[in-house]
Amino acid sequence: MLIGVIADDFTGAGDIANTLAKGLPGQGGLKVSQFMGVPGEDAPKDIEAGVVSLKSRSIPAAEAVAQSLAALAWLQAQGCRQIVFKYCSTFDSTPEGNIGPVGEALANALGVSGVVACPAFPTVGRTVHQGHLFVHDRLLSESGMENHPLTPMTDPDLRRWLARQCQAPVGLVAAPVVRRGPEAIRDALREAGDRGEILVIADAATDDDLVALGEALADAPFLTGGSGIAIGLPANFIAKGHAQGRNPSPVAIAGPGAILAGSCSRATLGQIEHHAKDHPTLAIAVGDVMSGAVTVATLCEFLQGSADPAPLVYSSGKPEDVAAAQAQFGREAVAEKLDALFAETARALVAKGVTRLVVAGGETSGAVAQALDLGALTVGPEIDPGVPILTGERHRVALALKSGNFGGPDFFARALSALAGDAPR
Ligand SMILES: Nc1ncnc2c1ncn2[C@@H]1O[C@H](COP(=O)(O)OP(=O)(O)OP(=O)(O)O)[C@@H](O)[C@H]1O
Ligand SMILES: O=C(O)[C@@H](O)C(=O)CO
Repeated sequence: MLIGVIADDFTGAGDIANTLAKGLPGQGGLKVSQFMGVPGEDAPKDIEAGVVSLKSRSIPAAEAVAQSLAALAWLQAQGCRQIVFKYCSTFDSTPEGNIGPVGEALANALGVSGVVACPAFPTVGRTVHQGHLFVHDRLLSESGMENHPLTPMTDPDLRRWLARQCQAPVGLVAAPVVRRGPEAIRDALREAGDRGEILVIADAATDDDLVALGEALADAPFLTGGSGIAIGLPANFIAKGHAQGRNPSPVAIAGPGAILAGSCSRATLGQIEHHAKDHPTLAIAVGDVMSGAVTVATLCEFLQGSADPAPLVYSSGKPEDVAAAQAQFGREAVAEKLDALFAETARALVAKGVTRLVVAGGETSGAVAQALDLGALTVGPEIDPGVPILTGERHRVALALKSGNFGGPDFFARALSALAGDAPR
């Protein structure tokens, strides 16, 4: 294994697995597997990049650190030459963590400083300018992310936000340095490390900036960021002759499908509205879940009782509905109940013969993927930017695990078709 990734949620893990599997146009990528948590056994020897999917974004910082260090130890035991800590392109975290504590703990364990921190993913509109994160033409804190149910992002200044989570000072490599190219970037990171800065925000507004960062980081033992930071990494290993460059194998899994959405992100809300025009959808009221009026049986009955090939159930609500539910029942209690409901529903569906599942939301996908116990996931072709087709090694199931804000308006129906083998767009 050449590259080892520690991802703080399941859809984020799929996102970076997709980037590493794709590589740069014309060069191909790596053979990638996505693991559910830290595996108990060694990975197959032919895997070139391994992505350990944790569910550590919204748990207490000390637990996130412990899980990430365990993932690091396993990846090192697989022979990885480079470690990446993958977090969200919208920098999802709270003033307590977990990007800072995990990033610093991994850097300390690896004995490095001046480590790049770059959430940019320009293909989906996430860019970093003078250390400030934008989502398309809006500052992060005005992008809708300020209403996120678990990690409301109320400050677009990444240095300031990250400094609240870190022990060491946080640095910046701004665009003018990034544009001077790999050598200037390396020098700037070295100088930042000499000043005692462990994590260093890097500006990036285009894929070219990310490729320059990737080239600069060819020999870096550790880097952190969104999936964009990995764009240039396969090319480094291909150039050194450690990998040949390959394209993900096609996937076609027949059988019934279903869509589960627990994400309250703007893109998901739009996708639900779009999907509801042509397909049966069931809205799950949080109060009914908390009281036990809506159960796994309710959802399975709806999903399996439908003749439509793409039925959808969703808990997703607008920010005011989410706030009201959280005020009434408590944020964690709601998330726990909904995660468990989706996880058990997915398990029941697969037991009843469902072979294709589309899931919206990182936490929701994490709960579902863990419940399905699929073993290592093979990373297939991309459906939409950041969302690959995943297939389980233990059961014949194909998954599309969609980050909340990813995917076009027609994502749900298109993703289910892609899992059945219809060529992704
Ligand atoms: N109607 C609702 N009211 C309150 N909380 C909800 C509601 N529906 C879902 N949730 C909770 O909101 C959280 C949504 O997080 P999730 O990570 O699944 O989606 P997301 O944040 O949009 O996705 P991503 O992390 O990939 O951006 C989950 O914990 C879910 O249980
Ligand atoms: O980086 C992103 O935006 C996604 O991969 C993600 O982590 C959202 O959960």
